[in-house]
Amino acid sequence: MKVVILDTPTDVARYGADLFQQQLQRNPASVFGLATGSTPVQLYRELIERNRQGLLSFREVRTFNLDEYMDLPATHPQSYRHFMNSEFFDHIDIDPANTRVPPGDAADPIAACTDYERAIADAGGIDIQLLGIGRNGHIGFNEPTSCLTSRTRVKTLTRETIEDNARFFSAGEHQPHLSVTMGIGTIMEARLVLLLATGESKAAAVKAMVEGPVSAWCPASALQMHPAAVVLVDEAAASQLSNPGFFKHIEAENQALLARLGHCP
Ligand SMILES: N[C@@H]1[C@@H](O)[C@H](O)[C@@H](COP(=O)(O)O)O[C@@H]1O
Repeated sequence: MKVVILDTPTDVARYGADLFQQQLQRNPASVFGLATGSTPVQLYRELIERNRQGLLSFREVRTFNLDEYMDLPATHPQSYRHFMNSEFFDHIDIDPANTRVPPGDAADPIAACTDYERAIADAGGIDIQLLGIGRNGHIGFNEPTSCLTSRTRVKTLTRETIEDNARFFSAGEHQPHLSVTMGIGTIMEARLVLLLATGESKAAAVKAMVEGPVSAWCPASALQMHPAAVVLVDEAAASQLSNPGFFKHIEAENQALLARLGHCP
């Protein structure tokens, strides 16, 4: 996996936006897998600004989101559909009909998971799958002990996740205990996986993902087996890596080679 250590979360967002922009230059009708959470927000804002400046367009793009809560209406402020609309889709030139989230509100979510997988395949697969990472190494809602070849399915949220989320729901309000998430096998089929991690709270998960054994105990470690996994971290999220200088040296050499060959950085 390619680990790029950058100074700040803003540098992480800009580097990630460059990868999306380069992909759109190769194929304006690209298919993107998108993520929620706080980490990707700065990247979305960078892409919104570049779209506003006319540097890129999402007019022909199709998107599939990584995960969604079950039993939350799409209009609920805590639903990932609401998050994506308010943080990204409402601010770019994408056709809302081309944006999909996992079927958390389906009458039969189990059957709808198969449809979701088929829709991704029918779109030709995912060009860039954007990920965040949980403090325990989860990706999407694939929590520790998730099968490393799993597909889109219904998953139970951990007690920690439910407790972490409680602050977003009022007393007595239904709080989801289940989710629908792309599986790790689904994620691994993307042509490029782009994982962002920033802040000290992710340092242990980043270390386990990059240096630890490939293990269901750290679902993100599966990315060690992906041929095109790019991990963008700031100094804080990289702070527990054994040899950060090694990754910085590789990135400098890589950038110099691309510049010499006249390729996209
Ligand atoms: N289901 C989401 C994940 O997709 C996300 O990556 C993770 C980290 O979120 P944050 O980036 O806010 O730390 O939170 C949730 O569990």
